Amino acid sequence: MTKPKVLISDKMDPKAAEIFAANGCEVDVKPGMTPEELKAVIGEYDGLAIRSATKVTEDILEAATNLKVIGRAGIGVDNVDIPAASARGVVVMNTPFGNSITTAEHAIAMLFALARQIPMADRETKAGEWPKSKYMGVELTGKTLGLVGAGNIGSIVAARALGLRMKVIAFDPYLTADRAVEMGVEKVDLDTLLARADFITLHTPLTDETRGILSAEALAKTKPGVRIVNCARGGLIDEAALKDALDSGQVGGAALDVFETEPATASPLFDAPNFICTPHLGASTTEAQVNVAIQVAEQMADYLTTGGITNALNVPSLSAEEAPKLKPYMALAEQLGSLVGQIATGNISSVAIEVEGAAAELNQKPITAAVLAGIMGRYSQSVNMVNAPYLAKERGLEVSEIRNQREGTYHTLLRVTYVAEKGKRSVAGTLFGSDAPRLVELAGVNIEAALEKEMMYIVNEDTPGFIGRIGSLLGDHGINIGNFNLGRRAATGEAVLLLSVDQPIGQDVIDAACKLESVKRVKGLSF
Ligand SMILES: NC(=O)c1ccc[n+]([C@@H]2O[C@H](COP(=O)([O-])OP(=O)(O)OC[C@H]3O[C@@H](n4cnc5c(N)ncnc54)[C@H](O)[C@@H]3O)[C@@H](O)[C@H]2O)c1
Ligand SMILES: O=C(O)CC[C@@H](O)C(=O)O
Repeated sequence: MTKPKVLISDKMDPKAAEIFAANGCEVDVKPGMTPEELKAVIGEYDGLAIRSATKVTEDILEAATNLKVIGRAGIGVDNVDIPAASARGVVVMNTPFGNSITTAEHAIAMLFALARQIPMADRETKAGEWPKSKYMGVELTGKTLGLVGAGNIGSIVAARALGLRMKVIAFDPYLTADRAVEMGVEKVDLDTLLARADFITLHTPLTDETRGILSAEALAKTKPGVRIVNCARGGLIDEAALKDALDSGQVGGAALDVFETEPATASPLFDAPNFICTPHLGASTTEAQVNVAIQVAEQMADYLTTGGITNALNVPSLSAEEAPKLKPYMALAEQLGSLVGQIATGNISSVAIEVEGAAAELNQKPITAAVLAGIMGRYSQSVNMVNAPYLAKERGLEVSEIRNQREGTYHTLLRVTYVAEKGKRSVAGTLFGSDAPRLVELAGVNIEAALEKEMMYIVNEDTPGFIGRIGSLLGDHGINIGNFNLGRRAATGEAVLLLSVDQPIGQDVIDAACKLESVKRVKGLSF
């Protein structure tokens, strides 16, 4: 088996390359490529491991014909076009906790640096100015810290600030009252935070809701002389408005690790009073970089070699414990989806995915994604679990999930009910011996069949001698039958025949079979 190939395109701790190699991947380390250079080589790779420098644009993804996974050694994925990756079936993962402590510590360092103007005093002292009377600081003790965003990093900053005897208030619409109590912070609205905070630190992702959360209007509502720290994302603060507020003294100091445009090699803020900055160093400690490098390499290698999915942002995650249990169900789900995609006539408008018995104990999201991958295969060759839900949505397919704990005839069952041109139909399958997928229901008829590579599907009126006639027809066309599976609604009623055959069924065979007496429908199927 050829080894999956991974490219590390940003500066990353060497542990990442070691882990890829130890886990069965071939790895190239090429930091600092231009977008053109990356585009020229990306087609060779199954995995791309990045930090923040590599921009994974739609243009790069178009050239990434083999790419299966992008791994971000860090948290923010704003340098990856996730919708474009999803549409191409590429999993995007990050490492959500590996650099949280380090980044929180950077925010605390910025708070102290602002409170005591350490960078300015350092610079002038080294210039021989001895500015002892110029710099008068403030204590953090007893001051109010306003956190905007109280997730992983915000909550660590809160704990450290409480240790410094600050009072902590937080604005985060998704923070529950219980969690606020647990963190020891007071949950407030944004205007209250702006009015009360002596220091503000930002810890949210950059989204449509948070972009410019500290706008000119918001800055005007702050306590005069407030000091602001942003170690989250550039774009959360309106930089032009911040410059004005620093110049006017409305904001008493600001420390930015992140900028609207990076690298920020020039900015009007550089000349503003009490402004300090670092070049996106929030995650830059040895400990954090080792953590994220190890984690991203383990996650990506796991996905490329076993299909295990952890910390993915565009596909349901599968834990190491769940992955082996779900694997046979996903195979069954994809087969049933593919069967639906092949036998449904016309557009499929809705699909209901039902798990029953033992299957109802499992995480249903990956099963649904696998059914959709099977169904959407009727429209495109390059469908997988990642892009199938997007394609389904794009085509207006209504998807619902049903979970049925009680066991029916089978101890575990997966049923896919769809509505297409001919109305509502369903197919169902189970697992034999815990991992062998078996079809047990087709178009409302009980049948028992393994879905094999090439098959022929026939719906006919059950009449004597029919099986002989179909056997002769296939024999005349030189087609060998592997397995023969028959189901019928009632004696002499409608019957369904599923034959596994040794070669694909051509149109000539389908046309000849359609001419046989009592045949209603014939299709060649491939799995
Ligand atoms: N400077 C760096 O090097 C560096 C390093 C790591 C992380 N980061 C950035 O720090 C930020 C926070 O990371 P995290 O791990 O704590 O993320 P997180 O997802 O754990 O927390 C984000 C918090 O923001 C809250 N939030 C979302 N929308 C909000 C809104 N409109 N108003 C207020 N709060 C809102 C969420 O509820 C959540 O609690 C991210 O932007 C991340 O990219 C920067
Ligand atoms: O990789 C880095 O140095 C920055 C990481 C940081 O911005 C993140 O979002 O994790």
